[in-house]
Amino acid sequence: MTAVARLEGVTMRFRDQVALDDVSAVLEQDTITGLLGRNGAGKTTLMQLLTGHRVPTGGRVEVFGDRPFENDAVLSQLAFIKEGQRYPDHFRVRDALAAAAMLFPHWDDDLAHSLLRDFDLPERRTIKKLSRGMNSAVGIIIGLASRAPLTLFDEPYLGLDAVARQLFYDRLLADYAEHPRTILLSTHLIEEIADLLEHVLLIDHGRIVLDDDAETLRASAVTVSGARERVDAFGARHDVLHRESLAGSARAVVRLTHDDDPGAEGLTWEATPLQQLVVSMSRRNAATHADARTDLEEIAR
Ligand SMILES: Nc1ncnc2c1ncn2[C@@H]1O[C@H](COP(=O)(O)OP(=O)(O)OP(=O)(O)O)[C@@H](O)[C@H]1O
Repeated sequence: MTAVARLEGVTMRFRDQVALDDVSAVLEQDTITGLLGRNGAGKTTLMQLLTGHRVPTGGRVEVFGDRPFENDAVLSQLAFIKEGQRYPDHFRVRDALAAAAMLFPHWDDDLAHSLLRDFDLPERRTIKKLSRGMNSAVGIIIGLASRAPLTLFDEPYLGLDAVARQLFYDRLLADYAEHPRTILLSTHLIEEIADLLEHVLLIDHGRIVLDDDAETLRASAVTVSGARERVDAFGARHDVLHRESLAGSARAVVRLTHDDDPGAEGLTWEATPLQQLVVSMSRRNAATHADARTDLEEIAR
């Protein structure tokens, strides 16, 4: 696999706020990666670094083998779609598409116009008169029709209804199948996009806590349930992300590290949906984070 983008020991500080803390990650060519994490985890900051909107406080960011900041050769290969994109006041939908056509070397005008029809967008209407969801649709159309070798969607669908979101996923997958490229997509609607993802990056408090391909995750994250002692015995040999018990029985979300079979140990088990896995990992990380903060406060006293 070829790396399209690489972060090595990247730290991003805003005064005393550490938004990214020693982050290392790679985006592989022609892969759809989900960038997941709670509010304030650092997702937008990571995308801003990849797209040259910011320079890291420490570490190295490389995109297409070079630093992205003020680097036209790199930036011409990127599309960064984010919520609340601003346009000049007089811009109509068609003006935004015309500007994008000039900006993106791989722009496909036919695709843009077929998406305009799909999303039912009036191309002569000024953008400031569009509804919030329609405004998001403009960004999505530009992101897809740009066919940029690296396309980043940062929570691109504020206000988009469920039908339009499904349209986005369907058109993204269809176009990606014909024109593979590297896509990084941040979202809180995890279950909706779970099947789209080939790779998952989960970020929490500025650190990567999960960096795995989606197939591996689907196979390794399971929820086991059964008699409490059996669940606990099984959990003692595994990475337990979350556990709850009721009377004599228990359930635990675990990562299987080897070829074992919870069924053979008298437990029932099912695959853990990605959203549940993300919630469990984020909760566990939050608890570790809180413990570390308490330790530091005690040292400071
Ligand atoms: N310009 C800035 N000045 C100060 N702090 C900032 C700045 N930009 C981001 N931060 C802080 O960095 C952290 C990460 O923010 P970021 O926007 O990257 O999170 P996010 O994961 O995109 O969140 P959300 O899902 O809510 O959009 C937050 O604590 C945020 O307050």
